[in-house]
Amino acid sequence: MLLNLFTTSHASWFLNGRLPRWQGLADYFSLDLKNVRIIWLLFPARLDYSSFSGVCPVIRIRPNQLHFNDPQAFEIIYGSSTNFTKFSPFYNCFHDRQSSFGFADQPLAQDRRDTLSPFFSRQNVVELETIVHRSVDRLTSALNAHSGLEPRPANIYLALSSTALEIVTSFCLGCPFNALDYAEFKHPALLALLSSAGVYFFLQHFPFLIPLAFHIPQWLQTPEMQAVQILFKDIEDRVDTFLASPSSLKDAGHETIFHHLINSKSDRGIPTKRSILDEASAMIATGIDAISNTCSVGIFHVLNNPAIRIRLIKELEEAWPEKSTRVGVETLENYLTWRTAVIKESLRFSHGFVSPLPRVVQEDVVIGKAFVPAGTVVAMGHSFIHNSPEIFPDPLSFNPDRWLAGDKSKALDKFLVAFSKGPRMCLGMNLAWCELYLIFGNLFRKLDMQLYNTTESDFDFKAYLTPVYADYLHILVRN
Ligand code: HEM
Repeated sequence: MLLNLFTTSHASWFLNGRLPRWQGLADYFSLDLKNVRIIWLLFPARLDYSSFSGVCPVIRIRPNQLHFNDPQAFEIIYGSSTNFTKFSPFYNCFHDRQSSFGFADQPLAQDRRDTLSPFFSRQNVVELETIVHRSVDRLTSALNAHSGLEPRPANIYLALSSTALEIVTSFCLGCPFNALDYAEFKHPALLALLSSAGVYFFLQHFPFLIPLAFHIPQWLQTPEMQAVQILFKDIEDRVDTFLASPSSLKDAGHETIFHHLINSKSDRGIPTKRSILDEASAMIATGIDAISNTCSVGIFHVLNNPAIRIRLIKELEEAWPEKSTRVGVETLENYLTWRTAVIKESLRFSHGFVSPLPRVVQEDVVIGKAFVPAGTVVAMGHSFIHNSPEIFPDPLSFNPDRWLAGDKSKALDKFLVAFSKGPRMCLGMNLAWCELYLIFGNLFRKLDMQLYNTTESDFDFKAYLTPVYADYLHILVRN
């Protein structure tokens, strides 16, 4: 709404030229977000494609920052041949600067990626998939416990977030955090992690508060904050043990990121303790929200659309006749085309990360038709691709069939950018797909779910790093 207001031609007249000249960017259409920063903070806007459409493909939002709405620009900014770097002032607030996610310096980021890629390879994920199965089985049982003669509504968004937290802590860190055991999926640490989305964005605008925010004295901490501290203290103790005695890694049950970091063959040597802890923190930060959002959005649309639901359940029953057995991710992947289409559509609808991810241009370049001088910060939100009517006709309708139209659909795959692209694309993508397959498969094969007091408007979101929905998805589980 706010963006719509400011992107009309009147707004153009009002705002153009008010930003100081900055190395040749003065001619671009300007939207000085600094001037609306307070409003933006109080009411984070939904990034709506229509806000930009028909206005212009590039908008200057700060003296040295451009936002694009052009699929070609997306490829140049994030694609495989980019040498643009992450813009630190945006990422520093997440307090994991020395991690795969947080490194702005590209050689450091690449080095960390080389170290961790074997752990996140498809082969390794398939080998360790029983870890994911264990949590998905626990999720199914916990939801089943809500059924009975008088079923109790379950907050499935919190249930999915608890599952994603369990998986990331057990799979990546080897110290399972049993969030699913908590009543109504309300583990205090989980609630604190979920409610921190807005705090990070606040800190981006007031970076001098970052050290304070991460070192609040214990007597000022809420029980939720203390629960997060306990989680990270456990991780730190584990890292201390491994660093003091690397041979203890072999007693860890299965490989984790710590094995790859502490046994790193990198010329840069073993990462510091700070960097290992930042990496663990980055895993938790990146591994929860996008999973629970994708599943929540998908489950809502399937339950809200009987035709999609019937087709999904029929396909699952045919590929998986005996539901009490475990079916592996490779079977689910190979034989369930409709379900894959449902997941792709859920990823498109939930966008992965929704905040435009800023990159710094290293040398003068032309992006789309725009000349962009070195040092400029450029970005483009995933939603501008996912909601483009030219790429995805009728983009606001949940239509898995769009992914099943032969060659035409294959060509669409490159526009599914929920995991981003190029050198900084999602490192955990194989793990994410494994989680999505097993969660969608098990829930729809084993549970008879229906929506409870949840409508499409509950999926209006605040555009933080990932979308944050206004209310949560509730379901009833029938016997
Ligand atoms: C549906 C699920 C997921 C989606 C849609 C998703 C999406 C993304 C996106 C868009 C980025 C790029 C961020 C940026 O450019 O700043 C990213 C980065 C990352 N993701 Fe994921 N992610 C998902 C799940 C996971 C999981 C389960 C993990 C592992 C626990 C993970 C680990 C990472 C890491 C480490 C990075 C940083 C990579 C880098 O900057 O080089 N993600 N993810």
